[in-house]
Amino acid sequence: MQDKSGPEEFDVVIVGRGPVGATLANLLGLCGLRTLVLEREARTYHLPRAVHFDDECMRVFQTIGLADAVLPHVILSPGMLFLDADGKMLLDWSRPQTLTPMGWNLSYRFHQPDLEDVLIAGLARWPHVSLRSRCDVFALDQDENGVRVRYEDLSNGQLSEVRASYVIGCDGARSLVRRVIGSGMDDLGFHERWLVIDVLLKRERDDLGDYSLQHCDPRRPATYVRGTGSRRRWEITVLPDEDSNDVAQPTKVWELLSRWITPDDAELERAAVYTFHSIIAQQWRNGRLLLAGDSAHQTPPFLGQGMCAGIRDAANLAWKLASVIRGGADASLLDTYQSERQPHVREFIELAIRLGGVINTKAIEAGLAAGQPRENAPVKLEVKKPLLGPGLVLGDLPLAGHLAPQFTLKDGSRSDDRIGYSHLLIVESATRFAHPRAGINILTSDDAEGIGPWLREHGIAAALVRPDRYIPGAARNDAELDRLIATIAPPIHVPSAA
Ligand SMILES: O=C(O)/C=C/c1cccc(O)c1
Repeated sequence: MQDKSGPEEFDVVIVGRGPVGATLANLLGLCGLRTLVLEREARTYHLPRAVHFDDECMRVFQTIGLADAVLPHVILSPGMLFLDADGKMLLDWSRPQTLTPMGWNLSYRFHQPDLEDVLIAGLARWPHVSLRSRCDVFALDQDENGVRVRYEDLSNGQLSEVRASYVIGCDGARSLVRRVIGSGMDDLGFHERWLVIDVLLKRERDDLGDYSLQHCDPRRPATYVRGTGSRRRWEITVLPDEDSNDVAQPTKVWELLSRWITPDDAELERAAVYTFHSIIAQQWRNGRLLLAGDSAHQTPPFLGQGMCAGIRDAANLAWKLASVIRGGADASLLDTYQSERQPHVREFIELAIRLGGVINTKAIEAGLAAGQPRENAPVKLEVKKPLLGPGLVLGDLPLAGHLAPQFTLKDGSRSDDRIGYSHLLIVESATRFAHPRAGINILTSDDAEGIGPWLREHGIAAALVRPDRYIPGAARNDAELDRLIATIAPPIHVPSAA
């Protein structure tokens, strides 16, 4: 709608209301930014897509006050096993069933429409955040003051425009925003067709198990993932001479599934061929336009990290947008978004490609280089989270680019809930390290029993934690602490959503 006073104005327009766009909108809502989400589709896409997220994502959902609403829709994942064509275990990627330092479990399975519904319902808490569905953005024109966003309301064909200080493209693999930015793509070399089959069990099949399975059979590599409720997924390689339409026909699908399941046990919910890509946009920002999620990067699914990367983008970007739009930080702060996130996501994609090599078995030796195979024993796989790339991180300081742990405070609450989406200084004692640049939340060893031991374990006197829970660096002395504090002008203060 446009009245005589000109187009409506927003701090941020988000194009796309998938899990990344909706998470970003919740974070911006928390930061108090006037945010409009424009989504082409009428409602949540009802079929499964992403099925796995990790502890770091759950921590972001905690930050936006939605972890309790998400929890009923997830199951814990015990991990993934890689089996050769004879069923012998090659790689064991079990996940501990205890809480990680993030304060959550390492690995969750979910049904994407359930998560999207929770995230979208969460937007109603922010009066300054609006969602407009069936609105198809067709033009973005930026000038020095903002971006003119034009869109068509597909329900009635009306054309509208709004203005925004920034536009974020969470608009997926075929992103319009990426096209307007004019970004090329870095190709990491993996492009394979896989048939993705989702079934709904008609009766219990406990024998299928809770582990995800990678069937490393060179004749026809396949993945099995246990979903929530009665949902089960298989992903099966499409052979070079096969036609994508033919392999997705029910008769062929049941033939391919026959070694695991038959129509007596389950009904097909969806079978479609997807080409899994490994690509990263070269340019994530052009002035007031930025990319997040699949518009910026796409990964083969073997690590279950595709959506996680997008949620990390949102957590990295939202506080920087708030700092620039509300806190008076220079817009160049937004350049640290790509420089920090791109190497991080690249490392995950490269590992996913190496695992794809294991699944294809052709490159099994290379894949097993992830660990030392012992005679007749599976290799234990442990996936370490990459570090943030260069940006605000002071690489010469301890813990730079690592995630900070979440502490249980002496009153039983959790540190993220106390701190909100804000900067935090963790110190042994507030008196020694109370910093003249006041306004930063401080936690000391008086607040949580874990803090003193954690500082001593890392040989540090203080650690700075950003709103996205990453540590730009830790300090061994006052001079290092001064350097750290200087990186965060102005600190952002966003209370807890919990
Ligand atoms: O880690 C898990 O439990 C599942 C990961 C996953 C999900 C979807 C497709 C895959 O190849 C792996």
